[in-house]
Amino acid sequence: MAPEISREPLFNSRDGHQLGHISDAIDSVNAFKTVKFNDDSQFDIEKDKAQFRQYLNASERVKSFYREQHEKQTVAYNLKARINFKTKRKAKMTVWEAMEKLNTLIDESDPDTSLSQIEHLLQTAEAIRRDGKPRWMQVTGLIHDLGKLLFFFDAEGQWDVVGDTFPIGCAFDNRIILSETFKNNPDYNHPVYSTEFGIYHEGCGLENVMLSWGHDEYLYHVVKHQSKIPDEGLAMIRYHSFYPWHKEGAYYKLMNDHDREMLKAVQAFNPYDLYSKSDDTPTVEELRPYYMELVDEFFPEKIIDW
Ligand SMILES: O[C@H]1[C@H](O)[C@@H](O)[C@H](O)[C@@H](O)[C@H]1O
Ligand SMILES: [Fe+2]
Ligand SMILES: [Fe+2]
Repeated sequence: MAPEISREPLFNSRDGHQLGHISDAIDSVNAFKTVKFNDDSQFDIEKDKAQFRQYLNASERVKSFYREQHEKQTVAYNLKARINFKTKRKAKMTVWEAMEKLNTLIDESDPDTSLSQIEHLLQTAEAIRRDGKPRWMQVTGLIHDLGKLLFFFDAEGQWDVVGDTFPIGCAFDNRIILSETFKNNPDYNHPVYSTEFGIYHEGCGLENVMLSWGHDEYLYHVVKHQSKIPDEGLAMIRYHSFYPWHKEGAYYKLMNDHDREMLKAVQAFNPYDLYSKSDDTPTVEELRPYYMELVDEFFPEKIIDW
């Protein structure tokens, strides 16, 4: 059984575009699948939503990924990664070149797709576009995982690139997937980092919280000053892997008013990212012209500093 989805009031983005209910987004992704599979065999039914993100019976590859990530994401590592990011130039290339470069990465944390990254990006963007959502949201869908490029720069493995994110410097919430694997994290028993607010305080705002280092945070910093993507899109990028927050309702006490607004945007984005994974494999060459133009609209500089 799929979880109940709350019907929150309609949400308008800053430029007045309606993002709609989360449940509308899910319905629309599913409606498409039903039509698509209509003349296929009766066995080819859409993948049930409840079958996504099943970590307890995930493969050993996925489980050992999280074991390693939960042991190694510490305050000390986070600070080091942020300093590294600020002080090192990595590459200069266009968004499309970045998508092609990323294509060889197989994400070890993901139990739900075996498609390439470029295909996942196009599936996400296409689901958003099919739903008549604004162009800034389409471009956000297209690039949201491009931060995985980190893997080719100075990552220590996949554990500091992919997977869900969570705050560092305060107690690990048990709504984080496979949370029992935090026991081996050096911060787990730290006198400050193991407390509810840790190095933060109630209502401090998520922008002051160090989320585990990975593709979300990295891409957010890359596109913040180099694109015309609005705040809602930037939040979708920065927090899309923060499932304990946007899906499970953890860490709400750290939010400020701005975060409460952004939460709606992130939740509106999530179904397109997650459930489009069972859509048809997109044909990259056919879609390329449309998305190249879209990228140009939001990245006037064309060549991006990564
Ligand atoms: O395995 C996935 C994948 O790495 C996604 O890109 C990330 O956003 C998700 O949070 C994670 O669960
Ligand atoms: Fe992601
Ligand atoms: Fe994604």
